[in-house]
Amino acid sequence: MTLHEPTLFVLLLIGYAMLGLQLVTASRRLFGGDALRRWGWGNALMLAGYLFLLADLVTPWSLWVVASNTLIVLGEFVFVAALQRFVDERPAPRLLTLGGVVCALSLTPLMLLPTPTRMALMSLIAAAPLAWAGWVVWRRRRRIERSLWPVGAILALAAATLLVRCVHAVIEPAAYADLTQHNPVQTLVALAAYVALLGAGFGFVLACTERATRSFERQASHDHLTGALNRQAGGPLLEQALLRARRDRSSLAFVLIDLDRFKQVNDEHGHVFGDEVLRRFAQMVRQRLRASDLFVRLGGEEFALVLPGSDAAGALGVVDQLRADSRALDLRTEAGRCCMLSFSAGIALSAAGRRGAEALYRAADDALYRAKRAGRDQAVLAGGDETIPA
Ligand SMILES: Nc1nc2c(ncn2[C@@H]2O[C@H](COP(=O)(O)OP(=O)(O)OP(=O)(O)O)[C@@H](O)[C@H]2O)c(=O)[nH]1
Repeated sequence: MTLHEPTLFVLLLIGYAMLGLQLVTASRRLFGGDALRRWGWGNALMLAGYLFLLADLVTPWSLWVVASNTLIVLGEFVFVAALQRFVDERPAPRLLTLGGVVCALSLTPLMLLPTPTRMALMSLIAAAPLAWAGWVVWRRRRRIERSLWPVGAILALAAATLLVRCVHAVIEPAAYADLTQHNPVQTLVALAAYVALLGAGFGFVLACTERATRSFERQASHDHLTGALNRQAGGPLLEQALLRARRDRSSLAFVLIDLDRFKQVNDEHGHVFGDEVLRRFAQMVRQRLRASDLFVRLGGEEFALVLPGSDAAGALGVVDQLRADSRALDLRTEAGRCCMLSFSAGIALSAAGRRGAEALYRAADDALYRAKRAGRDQAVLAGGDETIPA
């Protein structure tokens, strides 16, 4: 099979046009639409660049070459900026914008150089943003959507192909004296551009979908105000933790936490401040817990902790720490008024997972009730008379 370069080129143009059109039109309704729109703009710039290249075939003129390569390089930088913004979830670094402008501007003086030297340098410039994209994905590979892995790999591969052309132009300049002549490395670059367009473009769209799915899953299982698990998600996870405790013959502690006199906080400082208190409290709890612990918002100002592998001393220790952390929270209203936060807790234990979820809840609830009755700001251990008073 031989590759017909003009056909490949036309396919490339159609590909950019179709993908760009779909991204720009669909991005309004899609989650991550902002990132997709930016990717779409990168597509549009690349498409314009390739169209100018086509004009150069009809009426050879260095202006077309400069315009097309500038647009292609700018398009690449727009892609990479969109990718980096998506990965880091903040605007791309200034260095990238600066790099884009410098690379695009440096193309014009290259026109004064002989074609092989120009091709070598242009290849280097075009490879730079693609290699950067590969590095951005590699750097965050453990945290990002899996669909981005092939995107990074494909863009890095395209960068490698451009580097091959750079080396080829240096060691075999004659092959670049007349660019209308067949050159297998040029065909390879065109193929790499095509693969990068399709592979990276669709991979990026899939990554947006993956992120949307993750976000919906999180919304379904987490409380939006505090970020804690919600009751629906907490129940099955408690059952699983109990099963594990049964299998490992380990102890599990279940703690019910209820903020003290929270109605007063709302009444005195307003509901918005009350929300802020709940958020800060939840943040503080999360910082203290282990990765295997569960933190659930049962509703209002009531929370539950599931502490696998914790016995009475361990659970009392955690609650004691949390009570100290709550007292240390610097909660101030907009007017600068200080608000002290305390909570009461009821602790129930399941030795070797023998006590089921319902029994645990009832025991912890009863202990919590006793803590409130005893004056609040303390923890009560169910089945014992251990309390941690203020
Ligand atoms: N700001 C805010 N307040 C909430 C939220 N959910 C529940 N509340 C408030 O939490 C308060 C709970 O009040 P109560 O059940 O009387 O309990 P309390 O004032 O904490 O008193 P004790 O539990 O007996 O110490 C109510 O005023 C609810 O309106 C929320 O999401 N945000």
